[in-house]
Amino acid sequence: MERYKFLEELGDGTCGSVYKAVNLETYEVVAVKKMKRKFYYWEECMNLREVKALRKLNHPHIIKLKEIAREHNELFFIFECMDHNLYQIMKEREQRPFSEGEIRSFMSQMLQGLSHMHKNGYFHRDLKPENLLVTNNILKIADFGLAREVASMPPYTEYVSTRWYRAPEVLLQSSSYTPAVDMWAVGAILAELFAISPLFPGESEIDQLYKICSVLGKPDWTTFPEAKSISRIMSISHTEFPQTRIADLLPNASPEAIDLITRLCSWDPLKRPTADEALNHPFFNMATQASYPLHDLELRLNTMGEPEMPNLELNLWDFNTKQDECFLGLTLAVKPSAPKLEMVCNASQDMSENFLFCPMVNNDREPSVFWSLLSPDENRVHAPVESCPLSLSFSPVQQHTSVGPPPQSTTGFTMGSSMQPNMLDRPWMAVSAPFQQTHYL
Ligand SMILES: Nc1ncnc2c1ncn2[C@@H]1O[C@H](COP(=O)(O)OP(=O)(O)OP(=O)(O)O)[C@@H](O)[C@H]1O
Repeated sequence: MERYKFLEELGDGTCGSVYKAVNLETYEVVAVKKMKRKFYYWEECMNLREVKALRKLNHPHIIKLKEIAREHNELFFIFECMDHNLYQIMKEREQRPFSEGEIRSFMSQMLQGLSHMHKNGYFHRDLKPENLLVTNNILKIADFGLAREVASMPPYTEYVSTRWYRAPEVLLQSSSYTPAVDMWAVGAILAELFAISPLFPGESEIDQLYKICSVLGKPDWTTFPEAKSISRIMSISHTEFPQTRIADLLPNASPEAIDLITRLCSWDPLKRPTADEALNHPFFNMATQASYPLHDLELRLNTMGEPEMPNLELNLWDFNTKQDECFLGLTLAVKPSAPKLEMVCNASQDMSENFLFCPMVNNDREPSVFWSLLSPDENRVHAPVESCPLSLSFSPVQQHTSVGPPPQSTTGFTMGSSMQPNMLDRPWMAVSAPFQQTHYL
């Protein structure tokens, strides 16, 4: 570990303390999780759930474990370093709630990571905002300390996941449960992003069940044939609950969002959508149906740059996971001075592009330009397209002084190292995508 210089503590959890550190050979900044218990043998380390799961799971929305080191019977995990966790971001946003577009982006990323995890035979069991790490709006699932293999045999021993996100079957001590416990947590986190406060903030396990009943009503107890905590069932069965609907708790959420939360937070684990089903819920297609103010979009214009050499920040993300609708949306904010909405189509030999110029609708800010990119291979993207940061460099525009996209020859993309392999593998071209334009308008 002498290769690493520890800088500051990033977090202190049950199993380990996490520090920001720099690799003195490569100058790479990493997060080092120093486990609290001692490890006397390598076999013990390699058998840890966190290690087993993370070695198998390689996905842009799952935190990357770079290295494991054991020194003086102490175990260190070296992870890619992220800037914040979602809990910290929510705390900062108490006065300025997230837009539905921002929530959709976080949720879509979380569900993509979760879908990969579940398909690879793991479930997380401790999803909570603190375990969702975020850098530049890119979200990654972390803390696989409680991850379990789906194929592992029940009965599962009781485990201590964070109470507020704990599924009812776990609270009722069911001896077998499934990846649906993660989907419950997804529902609770989705609601929390709207309210900036937890949906079910139980103060004890029984209070947790009371809090759930006061929103969902009492369950059909036959849903939990394996529940061992009969005393909890009895206690709840004999209590009357004034009911508050989810829609009343989240007045700023769309009907689609409320519907998704309601499905995810179903008493019956079998009724909860899977991660893939959730990604196909209308909540994630709303961009095609509704008009949104531009502040809903993932636009960033760094005005710190020189006027003629603007710094641009670019966001790529997918809008749908259905193969035939999947494409990348590339949003680019520049500062043309178009006074009002105007569309310019620019076609070249191998590339056709639609550029859309939109003035900011709600304020006097400068208009922006949007590109839509689509995979050239028959409009199909085979691997899931992931959100990924790109860096973009722009040369000064020669012939476009007032409005219009910079000419091809003057635009240069620098794909960052975090670019996904599926994107690097093939060329990209911009094509007309009416779907996306509807979104922006
Ligand atoms: N790769 C990382 N980059 C930046 N911060 C991180 C990273 N990994 C963890 N952290 C920070 O450290 C905190 C604790 O990390 P982690 O959840 O892995 O520890 P833990 O001991 O397993 O926690 P828990 O008590 O939730 O089980 C996280 O909430 C996060 O704020």
